[in-house]
Amino acid sequence: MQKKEKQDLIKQRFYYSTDQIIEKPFNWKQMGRLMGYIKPYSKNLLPLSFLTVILTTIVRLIVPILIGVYTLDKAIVQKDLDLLWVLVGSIFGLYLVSYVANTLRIRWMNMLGQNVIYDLRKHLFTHVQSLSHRFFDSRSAGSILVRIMNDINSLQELFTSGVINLLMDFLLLIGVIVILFTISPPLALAIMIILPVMFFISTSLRKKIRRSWQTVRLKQSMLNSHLNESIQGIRVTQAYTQEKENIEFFDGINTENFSSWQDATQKNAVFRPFVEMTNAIGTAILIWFGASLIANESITIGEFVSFAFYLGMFWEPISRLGQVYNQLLMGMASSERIFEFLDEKPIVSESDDPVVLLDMKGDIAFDKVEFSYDGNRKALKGVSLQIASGQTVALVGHTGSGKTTIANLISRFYDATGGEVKIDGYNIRDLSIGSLRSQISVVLQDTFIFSGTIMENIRFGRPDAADEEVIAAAEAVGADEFIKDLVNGYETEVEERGNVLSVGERQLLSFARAILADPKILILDEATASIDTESEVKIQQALKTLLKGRTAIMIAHRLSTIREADNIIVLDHGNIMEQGNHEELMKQQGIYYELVKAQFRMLDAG
Ligand SMILES: Nc1ncnc2c1ncn2[C@@H]1O[C@H](COP(=O)(O)OP(=O)(O)OP(=O)(O)O)[C@@H](O)[C@H]1O
Repeated sequence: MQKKEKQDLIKQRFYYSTDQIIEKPFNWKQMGRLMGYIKPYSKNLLPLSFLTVILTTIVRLIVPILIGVYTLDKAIVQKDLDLLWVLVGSIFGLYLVSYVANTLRIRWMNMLGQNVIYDLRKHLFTHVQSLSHRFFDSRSAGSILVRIMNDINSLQELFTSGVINLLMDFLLLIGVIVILFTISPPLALAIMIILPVMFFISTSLRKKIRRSWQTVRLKQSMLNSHLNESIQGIRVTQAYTQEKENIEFFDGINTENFSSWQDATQKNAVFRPFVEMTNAIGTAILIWFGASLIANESITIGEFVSFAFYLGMFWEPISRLGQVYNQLLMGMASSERIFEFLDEKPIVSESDDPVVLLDMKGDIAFDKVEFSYDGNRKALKGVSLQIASGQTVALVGHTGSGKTTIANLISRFYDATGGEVKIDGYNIRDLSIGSLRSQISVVLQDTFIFSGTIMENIRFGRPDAADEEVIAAAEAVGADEFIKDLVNGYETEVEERGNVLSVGERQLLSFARAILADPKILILDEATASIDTESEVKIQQALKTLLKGRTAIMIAHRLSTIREADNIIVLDHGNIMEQGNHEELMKQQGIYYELVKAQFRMLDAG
């Protein structure tokens, strides 16, 4: 295979969707909303920063006049030593004020920016936590991470320097222009000839530079995505000996990243000399035209010197304004993405006057419940069922028949699209979500382990539980044995994806977590699927303890684990087909009977 074809094939395999839109046109409404985050600081940091900005600008505008017009023309030419000393003292004093104001300006501006970023990130994270499952169904963890980190970071510069520098540059520019025209209108007009050149630099060249930096960002985010996936999937990569392809692809984006950096830095390098060149042209005009003005006594030497100082200050804000403009456009794109998340409403929302069920009994009823994830395909088609408090009910059926969906509706991770789900006789929508979920525990097949110790992981659902209670919970489900064998026992550090624990051990840990939380309703979704037959005896024992005194819903493909259930509900394509206990369903010789027979045949063949 040709090298290029191979590269194309590899590229097709690794596809990363990145947020391609990096800049957006300026939008006042969005800017206003963004500025709303500055509001809490409008009584302290904001006015203080403004004050220092105004102070430093005023000092910068006064000093050249003192040096040129007063020191040169008055004190030196007229040999007025007293005035000279006053001037030296004043200039020194002004510089001192400027030094202090500048130090404070940088400190306060940074504090303001950091505070705004802190608030924005906190707001976004808090909001994302409240969003419903549907939001997470349609987005990768990576893309959410990018918004909370990268997009907010890209606003950081805008807030820490951009917005306030904008004011400073604006003030400076207006001040300088007014002074230049006051000192000598013809000289000021002559200098303004360079403005179009300057304008060209700040728009066209800056645009090119901005585009190159955007490419750099894009390449970097691809590199990040690939790195993330490579490390997470390293075991599969090695198992399928795909390391070479992986390295080749990495090499490809790494090279692209390198070239984009090179391109951006080269373009950036052109910018400065360009500014300096226009500066030089400006100075040439100043000397040539200024000298003739001095000769015909239109201006004094002091005025000429002051003019030269102000001219130096003229280019600086112009070139920086272009930079702030770039920051603004990038900030628009980032803030649009941030606001898109913030505007996302939790689909499952608290009722206006929620009923707080403090002591739930655990009666569950479904009345002609319909549900669709995508508004199109129905996952449940009019399901009606009753589960009495303390009963153990098993949900059985082929893959995709709707078992997990029933569990999702009981926890109110989604709302039914038709019919009613009731807990203890209340419509689930009228209950406070907090009181509902705090009395339901869900144990999944893939137990999520948070980074921390085993002790902390078991304690997750009840952070105030004492160590003894945690240990008692672990003992009750038979997890104690393996935990004690670990190097640091209950204090062993574990991490998601870190493989300190086997799948079965993780499962036992999640049982301990559930029993400690002491829920009224327990949902076990394929919780025993990854446990070997030998451990299953132990797990059955653990389950007995776990299920005592609670309403339990067990979802299991392995039918041996649910024989003892009070009621077995057989689902197919979102409909209830059969229900009854094991003996009753076996007698019926329907779907359940066929499923049991099929599993026996598999076991025999195995
Ligand atoms: N988040 C989702 N978004 C869209 N469709 C979904 C989602 N989750 C499940 N579905 C669809 O809803 C239907 C029922 O899924 P459900 O997870 O309830 O099945 P299940 O019986 O639990 O299957 P399994 O035994 O494989 O876990 C399936 O057709 C599935 O493709």
